[in-house]
Amino acid sequence: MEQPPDGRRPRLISSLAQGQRSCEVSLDRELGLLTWWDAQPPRRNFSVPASEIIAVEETKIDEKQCNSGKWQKMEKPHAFTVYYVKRARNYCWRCNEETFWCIDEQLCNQWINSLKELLDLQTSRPKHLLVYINPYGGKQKGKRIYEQKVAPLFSLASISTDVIITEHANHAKDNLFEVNIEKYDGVVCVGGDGMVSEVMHGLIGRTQKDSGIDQNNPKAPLVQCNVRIGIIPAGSTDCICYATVGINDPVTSALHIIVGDTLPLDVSSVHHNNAFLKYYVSLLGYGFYGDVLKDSEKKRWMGTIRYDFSGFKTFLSHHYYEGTVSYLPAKHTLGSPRDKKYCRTGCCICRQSKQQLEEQRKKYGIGRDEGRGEWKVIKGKFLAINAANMSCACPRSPKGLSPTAHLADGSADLILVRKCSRFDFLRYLVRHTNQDDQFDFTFVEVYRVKKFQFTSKHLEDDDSDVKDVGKKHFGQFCRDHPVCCCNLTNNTWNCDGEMLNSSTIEVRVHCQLMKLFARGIEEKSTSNHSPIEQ
Ligand SMILES: Nc1ncnc2c1ncn2[C@@H]1O[C@H](COP(=O)(O)OP(=O)(O)OP(=O)(O)O)[C@@H](O)[C@H]1O
Ligand SMILES: CCCCCCCCCCCCC/C=C/[C@@H](O)[C@H](CO)NC(=O)CCCCC
Ligand SMILES: [Ca+2]
Repeated sequence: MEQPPDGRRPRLISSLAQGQRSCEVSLDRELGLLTWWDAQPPRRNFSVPASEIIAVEETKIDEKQCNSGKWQKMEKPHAFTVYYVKRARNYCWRCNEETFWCIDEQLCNQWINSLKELLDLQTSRPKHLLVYINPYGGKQKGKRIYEQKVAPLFSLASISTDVIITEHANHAKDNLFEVNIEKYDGVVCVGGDGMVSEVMHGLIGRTQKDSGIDQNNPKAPLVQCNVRIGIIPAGSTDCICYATVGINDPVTSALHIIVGDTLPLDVSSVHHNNAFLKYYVSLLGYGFYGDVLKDSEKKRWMGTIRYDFSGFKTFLSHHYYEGTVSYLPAKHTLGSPRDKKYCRTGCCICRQSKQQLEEQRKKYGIGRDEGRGEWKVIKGKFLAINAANMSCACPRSPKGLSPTAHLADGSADLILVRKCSRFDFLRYLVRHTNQDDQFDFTFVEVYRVKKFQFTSKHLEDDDSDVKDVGKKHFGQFCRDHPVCCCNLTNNTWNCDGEMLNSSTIEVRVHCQLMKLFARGIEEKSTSNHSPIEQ
């Protein structure tokens, strides 16, 4: 054992073997770094931080392994295996393993114990999880995905679980109001965005109820929910997972849960006439995305291609909607929707924006801080009104609806697509799938906002409450529209893939209201193949 002169914890260094190859292995307990390198050329050098070690286990060596090469002449070797995160392509993580052999049993135990001690220091890792599986989400493979890909990893990492297979919609949400949540270090949902939404409503709703906060009050200061949510993607879009991890891969998500990653996330609330409707974290869409959802819900039997079918049908229908959008610009954030500052792991725009909001809160007081600023009003005919709380990247659109939207900056990107020709709308949609700028059109506008409202033209005259809010902020508006030819039957918002049937709504972004077991999308340079070969 190497004893550092300055009183730091000693470094464990041993000559071990990896099968037939001799290697040097070092554990720097101060830095929390496991390193090994070949004793002979080519002397490759690998290192894994303790934060990315999944487990360490004693390994039984069978006769066949033992009777080969140099081990033949020696006493029965002892071995331990280290399981750790290996980064593959496209933000994908895998569980890799490396087995180290030694002739001395005591030395082998010393290594196992030292590594286990280091793992015990990883305090943000969950030990006990509550898991909800939607057996009908996506391609209906949730149960199989969990059993075959996730449960073995949780067991390897000594995570215990209580698993509930949902029996109906809202099962998970309702259950979260009843369970003893203190027992768990997090809640995992296996399914798509709809399942994430259910679990989020259960956890946020429960937190507000326990804190005596009335969710129906659109101005209520909501209490942050500290129970982390893990998402095992098994849905049709899996946008929330894809936009927070970089990929919709169950093993990658399971590993982020195991290592105890934490990602705060903005949540927006949707109200109508002082009644709470829903929360959302990815997309709130009216017009095109609302209509796609409404049509696709009738075609769930088609599976995941229902969205392609309904997308095509809705595109052909080319409906537009007339109304008034009013919004409060997000002045607290340093970013803007058309800069190239992408939200990445440890994002400084999210950190600074949150700080700004806290300072405003201290200066003006809770409740008085958020409504400050000048409301803007836009009237028009829109093919789509999209409010993206995050990029909304997903396999269908790898950069998303708003590529530089931030996950935790207390703002959403409000995208207005005005009435245009079918051809132009198609050009706009196609840009969601390639590298071209989808905001570079005369009929597309995008604003980073803290709050917004939408009033459908047909309801402005009748809907007194929202009209009053509007009058208070902007004076009388929208009395003189021309003859409207918009679609009267559809008034559906797509709220994280769930239908909301109220065209007139008020929306407010709550900065970092909830937390995920994720770390955001890593910068490309760090997403190389680990263990890091030096
Ligand atoms: N056992 C169940 N039976 C019927 N519906 C369920 C059940 N469990 C959950 N649900 C509901 O199914 C809906 C859709 O599920 P989910 O989001 O998992 O899949 P998806 O819609 O295919 O994927 P995505 O949301 O990613 O497009 C959710 O709104 C959820 O409330
Ligand atoms: C000819 C090429 C045209 C290509 C157009 C592709 C545009 C794809 C953009 C996809 C954006 C998804 C935004 C995320 C929304 C989720 O909250 C929601 C729930 O899972 N999914 C959908 O509504 C599913 C929405 C699916 C829409 C098709
Ligand atoms: Ca945001």
